Amino acid sequence: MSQTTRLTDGRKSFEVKKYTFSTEVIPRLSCHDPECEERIENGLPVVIPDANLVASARHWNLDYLHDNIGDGKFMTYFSNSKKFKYYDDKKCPNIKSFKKPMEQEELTFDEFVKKINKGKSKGQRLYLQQTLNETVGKNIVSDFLGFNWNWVTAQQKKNSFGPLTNNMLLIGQEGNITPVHYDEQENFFAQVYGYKRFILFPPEEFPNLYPHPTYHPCDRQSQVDFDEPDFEKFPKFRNASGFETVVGPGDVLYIPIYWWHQVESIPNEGHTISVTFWYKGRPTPEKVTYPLNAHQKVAMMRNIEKMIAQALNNPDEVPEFMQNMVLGRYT
Ligand SMILES: CC1(C)c2ccccc2-c2ccc(C[C@@H](CC(=O)O)C(=O)C(=O)O)cc21
Ligand SMILES: [Zn+2]
Repeated sequence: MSQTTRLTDGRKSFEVKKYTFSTEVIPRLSCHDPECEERIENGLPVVIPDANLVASARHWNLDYLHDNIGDGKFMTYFSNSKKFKYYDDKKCPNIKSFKKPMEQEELTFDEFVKKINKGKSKGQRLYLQQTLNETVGKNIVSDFLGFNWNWVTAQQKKNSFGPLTNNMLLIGQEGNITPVHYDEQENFFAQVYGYKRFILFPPEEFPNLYPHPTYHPCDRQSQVDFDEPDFEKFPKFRNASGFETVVGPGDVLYIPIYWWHQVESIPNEGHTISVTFWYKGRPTPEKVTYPLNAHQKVAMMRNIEKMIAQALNNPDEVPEFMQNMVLGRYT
């Protein structure tokens, strides 16, 4: 195995793969600690071990979910590698050469569990990712209603987050990796079962992480393969430096909007069950204050890229247009 490093979730310690970039540990603070509130207020990541956000789901495991989740369908992703690189179906026509990095299919929970066991033999990996909705069984509904809505809703109000958009149930196999990307929503990520390694980078690291163009199916994802970085194409990746942690059962990780994150279900630690709490970002302030912060600049770059692609009305013309505008003039 390539070089490894040790990480702890505060209770257990884990041998994990060492990447080329440096990281600091994400602070683990009690929800009663003023510094914890401050970090959320300031849009900084923090691991909260005692929010009890999903304590009512502490008994969830594959068997319990299998027996109680009902006979609805669950979106499941299939990958022939450990990576589950997200892509937006609607943007596939923009990049003719784009090959889908994974397949998707709606399965009943029973089919999902059966395929997990069979998938192991065929070397195929599965990742169940489904918005929790009213089709689930009554026991799951009561566990869901038992989430610590007082705490998370107080956080939403205190920090002027927008509305809750959805809660997603995630069930991944050990070793599954969601490659580094950012989301345009605030996220309280609740770990229910098993252990996940999170590597985070602040929005300031945008220049070092080379995201795909906004019209690319893998918009918001980095082009850099952490396992084999191409330093010729992405030289600034050498400067990347982030934060990391391991979350275990009961932990909540606050992932601030626009923060990059790579998520790994720790190898040989069994499957993982997580629930996400995504909120729209804070409303844009009436009065803009300067200097603009990093995520405002990311939002600006996204708008400019979208406008140019729309104005040219042809994604193939965007690279040349951008290069003509910048190379030799702003470099
Ligand atoms: C990889 C997968 C299943 C997927 C496939 C196709 C479309 C979307 C997604 C998607 C979205 C979010 C997650 C959860 C998490 C990463 C993790 O926990 O693995 C994360 O990134 C977050 O909570 O923001 C995982 C996925
Ligand atoms: Zn994400």
